[in-house]
Amino acid sequence: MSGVNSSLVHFDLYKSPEKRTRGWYLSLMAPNEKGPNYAWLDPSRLYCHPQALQDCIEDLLQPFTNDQIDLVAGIDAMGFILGAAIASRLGKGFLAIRKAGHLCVTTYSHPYVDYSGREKNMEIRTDAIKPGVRILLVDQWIETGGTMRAAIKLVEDQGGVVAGVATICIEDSEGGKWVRENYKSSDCVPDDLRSQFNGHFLESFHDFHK
Ligand SMILES: O=P(O)(O)OC[C@H]1O[C@H](OP(=O)(O)OP(=O)(O)O)[C@H](O)[C@@H]1O
Ligand SMILES: Nc1ncnc2[nH]cnc12
Repeated sequence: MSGVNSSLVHFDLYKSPEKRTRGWYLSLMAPNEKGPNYAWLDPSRLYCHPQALQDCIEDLLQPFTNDQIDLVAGIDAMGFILGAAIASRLGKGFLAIRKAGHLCVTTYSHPYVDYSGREKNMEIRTDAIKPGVRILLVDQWIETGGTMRAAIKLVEDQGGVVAGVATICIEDSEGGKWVRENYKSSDCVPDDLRSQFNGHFLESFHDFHK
């Protein structure tokens, strides 16, 4: 397979490779088969693999090993999965940052535009963040960065301190770079695969359905 370290190509949800190099589990992700109204791939398939989920969480947390984190916040909807898993792994609480219209309590909200180009609203309960609380913000992905930027705004406007940002991939978009430059961050993408992620096509897709 061209351009891919073959040790990274692994599609089987019921086996682990002998050698688990950083990001090995990224080839478990399924390509988009439904077109441009959907995100360009489906990271959630990797959560089905027990070792992949563990390794992904450890990779995301590695840069924060010595950092104080008081609370983990995850972004609706897929950010809840990694966020809650990370909160549990750290022994911390979990705060849900929700797409507007679901929380039946007093909320603070902020508008944003994501990769779909549609205007959306995100909201947060107002009774969870004490000023100065250090929050690790977790989501599944940063593409344009519109979603993460709105979440950061919500947390900071409530007096929280963003201790870090963790997502499977932070693309090298303007918004992704803004997050990297302004906050401590982590993702799971090894350097040699980064251009494939930025180009929205993984070499592993060629063999995904074989
Ligand atoms: O960087 P951006 O361009 O803002 O896009 C990133 C967001 O888009 C995806 O969520 P999405 O709302 O598609 O779906 P979900 O409800 O399944 O998490 C992803 O999980 C991020 O939350
Ligand atoms: N979950 C996701 N996977 C891939 N690309 C994305 N862009 C925004 N969300 C995404």
